[in-house]
Amino acid sequence: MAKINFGGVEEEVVTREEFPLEKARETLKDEVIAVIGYGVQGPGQSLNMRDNGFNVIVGQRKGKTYDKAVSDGWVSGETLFEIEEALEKGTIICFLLSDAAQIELWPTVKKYLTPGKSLYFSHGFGVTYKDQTGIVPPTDVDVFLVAPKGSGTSLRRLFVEGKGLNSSFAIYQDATGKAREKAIAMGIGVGSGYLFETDFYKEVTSDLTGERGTLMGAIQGIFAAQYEVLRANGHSPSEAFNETVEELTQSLMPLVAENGMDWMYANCSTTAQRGALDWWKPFRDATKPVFEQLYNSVKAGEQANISITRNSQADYREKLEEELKELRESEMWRAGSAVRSLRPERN
Ligand SMILES: NC(=O)C1=CN([C@@H]2O[C@H](COP(=O)(O)OP(=O)(O)OC[C@H]3O[C@@H](n4cnc5c(N)ncnc54)[C@H](O)[C@@H]3O)[C@@H](O)[C@H]2O)C=CC1
Ligand SMILES: CC(=O)[C@](C)(O)C(=O)O
Ligand SMILES: [Mg+2]
Ligand SMILES: [Mg+2]
Repeated sequence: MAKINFGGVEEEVVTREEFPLEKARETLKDEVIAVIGYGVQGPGQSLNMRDNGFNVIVGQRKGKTYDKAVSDGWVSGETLFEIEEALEKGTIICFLLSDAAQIELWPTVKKYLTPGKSLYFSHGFGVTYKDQTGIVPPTDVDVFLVAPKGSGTSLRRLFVEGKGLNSSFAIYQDATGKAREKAIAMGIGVGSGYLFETDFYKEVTSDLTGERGTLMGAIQGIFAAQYEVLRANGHSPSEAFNETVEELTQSLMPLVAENGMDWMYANCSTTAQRGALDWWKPFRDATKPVFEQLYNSVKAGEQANISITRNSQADYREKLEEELKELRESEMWRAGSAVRSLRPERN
């Protein structure tokens, strides 16, 4: 582990220098890594591991997604199987179904978790909320997680570009004495940048907070609020969208990603800097109670409950699609679609 100073706090993390790919390959050379589920994380993780030289197979039920796996180069009967067959062949079972679907498949997965095998997650959800999910792994298997901090789509894209998303890792159960080594090797294998250690509970509570908060929920809320105020005051959709979203994603966030917030500020006008420095604290103070409410709701298990209940309903896909459609068809995001179509590189 490398000791790194994160803003004055020292943390032990795993970097690719001290745990290189060759070591990860060596650690897992006798394992058959079975990626169960080919939704968003499934493709990203399995393709990265395959390209990194690991022994990977995919288990996916027949249908459109199975066909997608075929078009990604997985071969039926060789590296691509129905779920149960993959569960039987795999020694490291990567449980990458949606968290709600994991509940339904768990009794099947459990059957194939014979002593010495490993159970791998990318979320602390199933095990942490075991009272609701029923996911209680047998005691004679290793159980660990690697949670890439981002979409499986980006995990793959960044890998192809020679970059990497950071991931957390955690050990829930070490039956063989090798769980930790295996978890880290998997983290390197899926193409992580650096790896930081957590536990299942902390992973799930931070992740549920982040995605409901700044990463997805809060950002859409803030976009909508500003867009609505601009529109109500007579600004055109072009002006409102550019001033709310397009400038952020195209110009300013890449600068934040590159060198931090002060660097982004420093590349804006002194007028903008004056205003941003005056206004960020009122925005923090206004939203902090909402973040506290959110975190408490996560901690109380309410967010997990909602997720399980809603995503286990027979018509959840249609309901979800309706809500996504509402976003897509809002004026702001329709304006966004028009704005994107005018980007020079699209012509
Ligand atoms: N989506 C992402 O980028 C991220 C996901 N995660 C975690 O990774 C895990 C997998 O998530 P996603 O990739 O989003 O999953 P997903 O929602 O894309 O679903 C994955 C697969 O589940 C299959 N499936 C659904 N219901 C099924 C059932 N009843 N029986 C058999 N197969 C079924 C689908 O065919 C699909 O291939 C979850 O634990 C999630 O929290 C973690 C980080 C990011
Ligand atoms: C992409 C990711 O890490 C999320 C937002 O937590 C998720 O998709 O669950
Ligand atoms: Mg998540
Ligand atoms: Mg996440």
